[in-house]
Amino acid sequence: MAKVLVFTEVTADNVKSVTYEILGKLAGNEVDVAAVGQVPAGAVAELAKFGAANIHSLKGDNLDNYSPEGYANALKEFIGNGGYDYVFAGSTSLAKDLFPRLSGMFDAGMASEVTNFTMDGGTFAGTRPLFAGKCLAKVEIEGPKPHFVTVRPNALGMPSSENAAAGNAADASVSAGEIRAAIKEIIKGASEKLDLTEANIIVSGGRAMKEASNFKILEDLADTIGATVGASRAAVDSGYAPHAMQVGQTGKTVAPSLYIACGISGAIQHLAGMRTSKCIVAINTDPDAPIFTKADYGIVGDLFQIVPILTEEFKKIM
Ligand SMILES: Cc1cc2nc3c(=O)[nH]c(=O)nc-3n(C[C@H](O)[C@H](O)[C@H](O)COP(=O)(O)OP(=O)(O)OC[C@H]3O[C@@H](n4cnc5c(N)ncnc54)[C@H](O)[C@@H]3O)c2cc1C
Repeated sequence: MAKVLVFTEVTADNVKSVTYEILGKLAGNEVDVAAVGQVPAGAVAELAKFGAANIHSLKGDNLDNYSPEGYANALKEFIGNGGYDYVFAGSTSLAKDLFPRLSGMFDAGMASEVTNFTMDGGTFAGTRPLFAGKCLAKVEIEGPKPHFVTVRPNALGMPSSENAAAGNAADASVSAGEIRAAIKEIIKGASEKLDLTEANIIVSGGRAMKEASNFKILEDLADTIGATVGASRAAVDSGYAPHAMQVGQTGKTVAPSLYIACGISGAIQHLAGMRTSKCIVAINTDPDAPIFTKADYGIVGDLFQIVPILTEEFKKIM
């Protein structure tokens, strides 16, 4: 059995859902959860249900907004006092920035963006896609502990059963230390309802969207089915969508339950970012488009006709 800390990020009334995915895989270990800021009361109960023994809200001056140095200093102090073997987090934009810095501070090993892992005998072994998802590497970590691990959101899935633990909630005082570079403001992309990496359903548009205003039909479908809108790099480079919406090798890596690719050819660099989606639906006028080789369901047709029909049909049943 290992002693594990799961770092999470708080939202208005919950914590990042990947936290629950990680807790599910850590059943059988001694697991605490920590967030910078106040963990909402509702989330405390949920975290306890899925195995969190202690839930720590870390508080201190200059920690209201994320800053790489402030968060790293605060967590270093807290983790150092906790005697943890492993520190996990979802591979969110924030953790991708924070965890390498933290593991460097501890001079400890890190496995980033694993899509699965085991904890046999309290020892971590993970799986990580490499070379745009063309192969899977087995990852083990050696050297001084704690070891750091980030997990791709939506890759593990929500735990199928509960594993209740004490769920003691407590505040801990931490220090942000010296902050030389502070983030003044975080502006959410206007079209992003939920960060793409966390979305359960994604509707993406490619070069075939022809212009930015045409993304409205994808947004209508997304609103109907509770999806987030993404884009290919060709759509982003053409100015139809902001880079925050780009899926792929040089964009975001996503693993939703459902990925609907509209007018996207299926280039290897796009597939690299979405091939681990549970169900892929492709709409394309070209029956030989490579995306169909990866799609679970394919519709050969004009997206400008198909997408509005899908929206209308979903409206009838949702
Ligand atoms: C180093 C590097 C990194 C890259 N990173 C990324 C990345 O992160 N993400 C990414 O997406 N790409 C990336 N690319 C670019 C990638 O190689 C492709 O160029 C890009 O994915 C193509 O985007 P697309 O499928 O939208 O456009 P296209 O390849 O032009 O495909 C458009 C598709 O739309 C179909 N179509 C046309 N009209 C309609 C219609 N009316 N209805 C339905 N279908 C229609 C066509 O048949 C075609 O299949 C990268 C490339 C390089 C070299």
